[in-house]
Amino acid sequence: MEMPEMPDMPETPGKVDKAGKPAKSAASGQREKSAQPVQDQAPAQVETAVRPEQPQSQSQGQSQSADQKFLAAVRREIDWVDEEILSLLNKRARISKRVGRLKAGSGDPVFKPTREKKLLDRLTAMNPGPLPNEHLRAIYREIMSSSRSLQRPQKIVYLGPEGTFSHLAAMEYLGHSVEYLPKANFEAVFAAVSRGEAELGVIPLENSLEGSVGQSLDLFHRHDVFIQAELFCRIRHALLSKAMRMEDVSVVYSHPQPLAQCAQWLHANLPNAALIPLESTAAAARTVVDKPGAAAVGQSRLAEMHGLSVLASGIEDAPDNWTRFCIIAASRLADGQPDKTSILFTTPDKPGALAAVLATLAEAGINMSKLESRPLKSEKWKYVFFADLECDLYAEEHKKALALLREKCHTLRLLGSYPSGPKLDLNRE
Ligand SMILES: C=C(O[C@@H]1C=C(C(=O)O)C=C[C@H]1O)C(=O)O
Repeated sequence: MEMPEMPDMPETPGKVDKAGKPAKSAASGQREKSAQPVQDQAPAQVETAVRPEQPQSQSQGQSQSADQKFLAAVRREIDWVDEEILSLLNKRARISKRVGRLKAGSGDPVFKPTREKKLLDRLTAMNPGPLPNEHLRAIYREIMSSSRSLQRPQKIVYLGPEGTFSHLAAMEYLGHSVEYLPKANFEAVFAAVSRGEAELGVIPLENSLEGSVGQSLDLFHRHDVFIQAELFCRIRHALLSKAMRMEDVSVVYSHPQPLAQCAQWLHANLPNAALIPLESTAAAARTVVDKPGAAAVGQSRLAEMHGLSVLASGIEDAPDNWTRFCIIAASRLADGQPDKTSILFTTPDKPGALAAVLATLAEAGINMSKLESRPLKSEKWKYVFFADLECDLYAEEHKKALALLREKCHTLRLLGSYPSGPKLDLNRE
């Protein structure tokens, strides 16, 4: 077994001056051998460079060339900053690989969503701007994506084909440096994760307008997988087609959920079009590629992927339309301080059985943010409950409550604790 290396001492936070530049360049001393520096030293007057005043007597040509010189100086400044960033990114990557070797030695998983959330919260809290926090988070999601895959190549499964909301949500949250594998249905996503074919899977759990995705909840009952993270995505729909005008559209394809979410708009704008359900929005986009009189309802990025035009966008009937996705894995997250736990339970068949479970939670001061009953497929008119609790039910402080819950429930399965998820907008270009 490889001995874990200790982190280098110099890889500690460097001092920065008021302008945010390293007091003693952290980057210049540690440049990657392959990187060709544009300049070794910061250009004079970096960031504080002031545009020179143009004397009244200068001709237009002269002032243009002064502008050009100034622009060139500002660009040199950007080049220098990029070199610093490159060097620091590589420094971070080296440290992360070291973390990866330590994890491999201890069998620790690579993905640590509580650590990632803490890191993003810490950086956004100390961000002086003008970089907006939303940009900072997006940049860091990609940095962490690269970091995870440097530690160990990661496979993520989702309901395909490419371009489904699950795929876009996964890329938004887990970044572009991991490998994504499409699966034909939710069952295959769960199976790939529980068999260890993929490290993580992404599945939709519920929509703010249409409610729970029953199939996803049911699959938790049949597969031994755990929720490690969640995310909320704003869902907007567009009408995509090879046709250039709405008048030429006589049939609309999509998944039943988007067709339902856009029903009023479709009725008002395409009253005579036939609405045809397909297995996904991405499959609908693929279908209309060689059907000039057809359109698909889906995310506008599907237009670029399939060479379609966007005939209309924002066509969902209620604009505040969100879907909650979760990241599933074969083991539970045992790290940090997750703030939510999902459970599946059945109750004994007697009066007050469900009330006793709820009372146990209430007495332990645990807030329940969701409770849903699903038919227990093995026995008709029997139900299994899916609940979200706002606590880490595995924590020592809830040991007594957990023991009591086990007593009150007929069966109880903990589906994992995880950090409460971010709200992401899939429509960022
Ligand atoms: C670096 C680590 O591994 C992963 C990558 C992270 C990062 O790049 O900051 C953070 C958490 C993990 O998902 C870690 O566990 O600290």
